[in-house]
Amino acid sequence: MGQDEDEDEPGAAVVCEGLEFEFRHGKGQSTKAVDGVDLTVRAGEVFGLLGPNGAGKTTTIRAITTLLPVPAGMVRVFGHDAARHRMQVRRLLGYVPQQLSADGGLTGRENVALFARVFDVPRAERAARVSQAIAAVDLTEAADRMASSYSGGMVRRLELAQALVSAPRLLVLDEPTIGLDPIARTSVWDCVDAVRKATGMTVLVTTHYMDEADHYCDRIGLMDRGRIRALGTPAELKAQVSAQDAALDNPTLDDVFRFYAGRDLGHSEKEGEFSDVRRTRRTASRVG
Ligand SMILES: Nc1ncnc2c1ncn2[C@@H]1O[C@H](COP(=O)(O)OP(=O)(O)OP(=O)(O)O)[C@@H](O)[C@H]1O
Repeated sequence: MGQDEDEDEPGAAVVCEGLEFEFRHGKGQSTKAVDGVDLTVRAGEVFGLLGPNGAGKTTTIRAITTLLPVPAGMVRVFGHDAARHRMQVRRLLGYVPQQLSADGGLTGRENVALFARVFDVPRAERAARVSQAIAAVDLTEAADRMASSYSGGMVRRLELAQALVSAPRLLVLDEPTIGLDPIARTSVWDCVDAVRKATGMTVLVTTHYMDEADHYCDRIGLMDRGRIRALGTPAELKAQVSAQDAALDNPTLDDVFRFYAGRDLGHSEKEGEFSDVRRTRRTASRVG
């Protein structure tokens, strides 16, 4: 299982090989959330992981960010095995989870400074790096206000600044625009895009918004029931689908999604309803 670390595709930011993860619920019950994912995210690209609720996207991301224990050989980040070199991997990445990661009782600047300390940004550089990260997400004017006064879009940009302050080579975003209005969604993506262009950072993102995936992702992996079902650029995926189904002339990414996942996005399976409720609550707590 697994290649040697120096055998990865040159320029690979993330390599998953036969990635599996099973949650055990006790009483002999378990859920195989990820069931053999093979995936390469190339350095410098924006890679979108799409799929219906419960497909295994967050579990895959948590394995890549070393938050779930997986055996050696299954995940490498810039050549470092996530199981054997956890701290090296952590130093290379910035992660914005689905859950709220900013503290409403601190100012925006204090929140980012906290992350700078946790991620060992050298003390002498800290203040400048915090200000840079805040400027990159267009929060300079609001930086000294309590985060509890921020709108949902501002909180999301603050969380981006927290992840960017350590100058990550890989930025991992789990549904970064969920629950935001269209203008706030665009401003989150604009910030990511600007930093990426300036630094060459790689972005791995999950989203349920097909228009965003189509517009911002260089390549997409479509996940369903723990596996990657299709992989390619948005144009390649659309072309594959129209070649396989003559009725789908000029398909959208939504059509691609339905073709591979076999059901509508976000309105499927029993997990769908619970996830939707959870998300709505998270969003409400952000803006509340
Ligand atoms: N902590 C956990 N304990 C038990 N089962 C879990 C846990 N987290 C996820 N699962 C299960 O693993 C499967 C994959 O979940 P995961 O959150 O990775 O999917 P997802 O594609 O990110 O879904 P969503 O789009 O709803 O966020 C689901 O069946 C889910 O119920």
